[in-house]
Amino acid sequence: MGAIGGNESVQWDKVAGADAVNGGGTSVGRMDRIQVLVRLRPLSEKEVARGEPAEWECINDTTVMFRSTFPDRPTAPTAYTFASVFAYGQTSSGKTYTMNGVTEYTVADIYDYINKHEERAFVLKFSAIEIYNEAVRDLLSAENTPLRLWDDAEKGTYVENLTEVVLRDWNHLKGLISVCEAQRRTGETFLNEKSSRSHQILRLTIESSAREFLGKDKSTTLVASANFVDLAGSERASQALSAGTRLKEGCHINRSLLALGTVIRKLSMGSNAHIPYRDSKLTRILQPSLGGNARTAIICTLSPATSHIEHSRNTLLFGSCAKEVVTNAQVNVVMSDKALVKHLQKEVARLESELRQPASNSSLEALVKEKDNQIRKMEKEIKELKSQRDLAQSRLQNLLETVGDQVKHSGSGKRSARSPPSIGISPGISRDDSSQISHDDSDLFKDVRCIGTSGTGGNEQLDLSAGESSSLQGLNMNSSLHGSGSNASVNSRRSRLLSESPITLEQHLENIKRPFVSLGRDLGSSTHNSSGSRILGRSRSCRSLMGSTMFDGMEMDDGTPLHRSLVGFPGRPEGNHRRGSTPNHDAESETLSRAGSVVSTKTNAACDAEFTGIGEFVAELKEMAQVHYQKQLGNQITNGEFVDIKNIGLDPIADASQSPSRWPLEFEKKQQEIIGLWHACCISLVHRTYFFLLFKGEQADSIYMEVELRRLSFLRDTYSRGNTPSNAVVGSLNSSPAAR
Ligand SMILES: Nc1ncnc2c1ncn2[C@@H]1O[C@H](COP(=O)(O)OP(=O)(O)OP(=O)(O)O)[C@@H](O)[C@H]1O
Repeated sequence: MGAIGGNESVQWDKVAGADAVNGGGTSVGRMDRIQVLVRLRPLSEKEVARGEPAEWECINDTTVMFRSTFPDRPTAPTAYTFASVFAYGQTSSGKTYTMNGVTEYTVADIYDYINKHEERAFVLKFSAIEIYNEAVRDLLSAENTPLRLWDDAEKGTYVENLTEVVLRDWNHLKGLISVCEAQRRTGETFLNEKSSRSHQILRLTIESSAREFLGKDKSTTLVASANFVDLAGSERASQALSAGTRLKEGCHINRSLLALGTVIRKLSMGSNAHIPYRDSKLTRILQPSLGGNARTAIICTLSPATSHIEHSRNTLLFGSCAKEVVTNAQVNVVMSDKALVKHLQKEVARLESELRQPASNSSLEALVKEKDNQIRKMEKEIKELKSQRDLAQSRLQNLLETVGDQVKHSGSGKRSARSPPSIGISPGISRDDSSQISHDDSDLFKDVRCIGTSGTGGNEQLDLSAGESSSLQGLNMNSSLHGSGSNASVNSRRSRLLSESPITLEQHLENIKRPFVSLGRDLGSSTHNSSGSRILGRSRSCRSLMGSTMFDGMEMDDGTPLHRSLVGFPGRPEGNHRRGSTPNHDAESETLSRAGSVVSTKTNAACDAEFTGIGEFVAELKEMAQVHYQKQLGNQITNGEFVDIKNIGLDPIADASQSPSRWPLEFEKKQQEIIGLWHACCISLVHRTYFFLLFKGEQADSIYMEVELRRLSFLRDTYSRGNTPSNAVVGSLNSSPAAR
């Protein structure tokens, strides 16, 4: 029997008349087992005539007892308990007899209910089919054409073009049932004079609506169907003595009943295994009644006769199995279009209101916020990484270009009067050095000289300018002096750089960047006192990386690299080293004062930014030199192959502040003591950052050249980023091979 239920079950239960179609007020939308009922008919006249005893007896409302008259036959089980209704049976067991009565009583009850509930409007529709030899036929139609079955997502399996008659009254239904009886295929068999040769399904569809809402927006209709199924009975050909058409009919009947039995058995096991509904038309049509939206009762009919013991036993086993099958009856609601629209609008409003309530969705919102923050953070990181990657690639490209230029220069055979950089060479850098450079380069040195000659420390300025030129020319000199060997070395380095992944370089830069950023902050906080005057060297980190207070007074240090030959330079006029600085503050720029004072004026922020850049550069150089050097000498290298000037126990800068003319000598002496045969080169960066690279043998030359290339690349980057380096730096940029 069909039933009704669903999400609105509670609501619909309250609607007057809903229980009428629910089967008398039973709960809906719940799991139900198939109800099983046993009907034991009395012995027929034929059976009595044959002298057959009654083997079965109903001993109470729920138990059928087997009283075997054959002591040698197995007796177990002898009792079957049913709490429920059972409907199934062999041929001639009384199914049709039973179903006729059930149909009549059910319809009578329905009409009785309708009469008692005038507040609801009912519409009853009736249809009837038979399944004969696996063909579906409309019992209300005169045509004998088999009907097709279709599957629909909402309706389930349905019969195409099936006649459905709207009932006028009870008598109308009676007349239609009579038509069906007349149309149904029956035939005489040995066991039944009027044996049903087909499965018959009578369907009564009941629709009800509350009269007060009829034609209004709120109008809804409840729908239920009652299927009255009179199955053809299983039969043994030997017993039924069937042949020909009857035999064929019997085969189809047994096959479809077997399919039904299989479905029931699988459903009763409760597993999620495949249920073979499609094995027969009977199970396809009965699918909702067996395992879906339905409440089902099966009546098992038995003949008590001895000759049907096995059949009866099988019928009871079938019933035992069927009562384990669970169905889920729900209310079937058909809504008018208007009611449906209104219902959906209400649902939308409810959902919107839920979304607006912060309390109920607080955890969700928090989660969304957290995710948003994570996304923003990751986007920022990606942006930073991309920018670092671009910077690294740019530097790499610059370096490669510069190396290429350098190779070109070395290939041209241009020689410089400058000696290969080494500690022991004569430190004097004469004006002849500048004579070795090109015309373009001479423009650069005009700028540098302009700075140097305008102050009292002209010699020093000149020397340092020459140092700058030397360091620039050193690129060529190294190549020239090393000849093809140097070219090979440069090419080797270039190959190495080319093979180095930009990602690796990027990661490397990221790793070395962090500590310098923090140092830069330290610097920012320590470079200004309360009066705004600059105080350099307060922070140890500043001192070690940015130079010391001594360089505050070195007018030529900004952007003017100290050539390592300066290590051996006998000294500079003392007054030039420790001249009181006269800051010429400008928030945005930095200038070199012709008056001989270092004018390095920046806002803290600007200083920080540039310092960070320098810090990166220094760290990069250190790393590069160290890696390179280790590659060259492998395990022979211990600590100290690359040392900060502080790390060798000498602070020539600080010493120079005491006695500037002494510090290179002191350094050399110290270097001899500590380093022994190691060579060293002194690298000057913009803004008083000095450190020393100590190398051994010929490697010192090539590494020094590479370091210089890096330095020039750095300066150019600084310039291109819009920072304003010193004039000397600008000059060096304009004249550097890379810039050209
Ligand atoms: N409860 C009963 N009391 C008296 N007679 C009954 C009862 N049930 C069935 N009979 C009789 O038994 C005979 C067979 O009944 P029925 O035709 O309903 O069997 P069936 O199971 O439908 O058989 P089939 O499967 O061959 O159609 C009929 O003559 C019927 O009148």
